[in-house]
Amino acid sequence: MSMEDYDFLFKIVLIGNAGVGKTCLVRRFTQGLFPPGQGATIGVDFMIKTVEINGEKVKLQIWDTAGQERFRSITQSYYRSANALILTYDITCEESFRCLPEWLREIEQYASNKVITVLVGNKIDLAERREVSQQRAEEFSEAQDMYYLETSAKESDNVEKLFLDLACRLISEARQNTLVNNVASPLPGEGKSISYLTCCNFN
Ligand SMILES: Nc1nc2c(ncn2[C@@H]2O[C@H](COP(=O)(O)OP(=O)(O)OP(=O)(O)O)[C@@H](O)[C@H]2O)c(=O)[nH]1
Repeated sequence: MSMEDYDFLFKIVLIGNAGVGKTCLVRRFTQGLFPPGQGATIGVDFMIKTVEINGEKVKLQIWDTAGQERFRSITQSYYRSANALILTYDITCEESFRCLPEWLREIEQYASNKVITVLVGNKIDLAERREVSQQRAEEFSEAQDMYYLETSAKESDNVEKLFLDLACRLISEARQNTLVNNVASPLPGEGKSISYLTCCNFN
């Protein structure tokens, strides 16, 4: 695929506490696998995946940031040009949920005010260890005007839905011309193309 061979290019950045499963979500979506013994992300990593939505090629540049505090100054610099942020916590880890207001302050400070933020509660395959109820998370996301979705990178639950619904949402925002106008230039490393025909199903 040549560099121009897409209709939309969006930059999506995953943020959230260390160990909540950001890398696993990205790997599941871009490579279809759940990596065993995933080490902590150092700084920032990225992958590209091109998807087809209603006949249009959408290139998603997905940036996976380190959750550890010591990388915060590096990861913050990636917020500004993000079209969307996936703020992730772990439903089995109360602490990762309690840190969300802190992450929202980071977003307010460093991201564009046009950014679309999705709240993701990951690891729903560990239902017996759940510490944060769905209702509590929904109330929080509603109050903050964010979409909310629960996922399992391990079982592949809602992972495609997360990225594809987000892509649909970004297309519709782009059409209304309300997007940040500084999507990063294309980078090598295409993922596989997949088709997705239904759209925008967050609610
Ligand atoms: N059961 C279960 N475990 C998961 C899931 N997603 C991630 N994990 C596990 O959680 C641990 C952390 O996953 P990572 O993807 O490395 O977490 P991260 O948020 O990228 O962590 P940092 O890179 O340190 O910010 C790993 O042991 C994963 O195997 C999931 O959906 N279910």
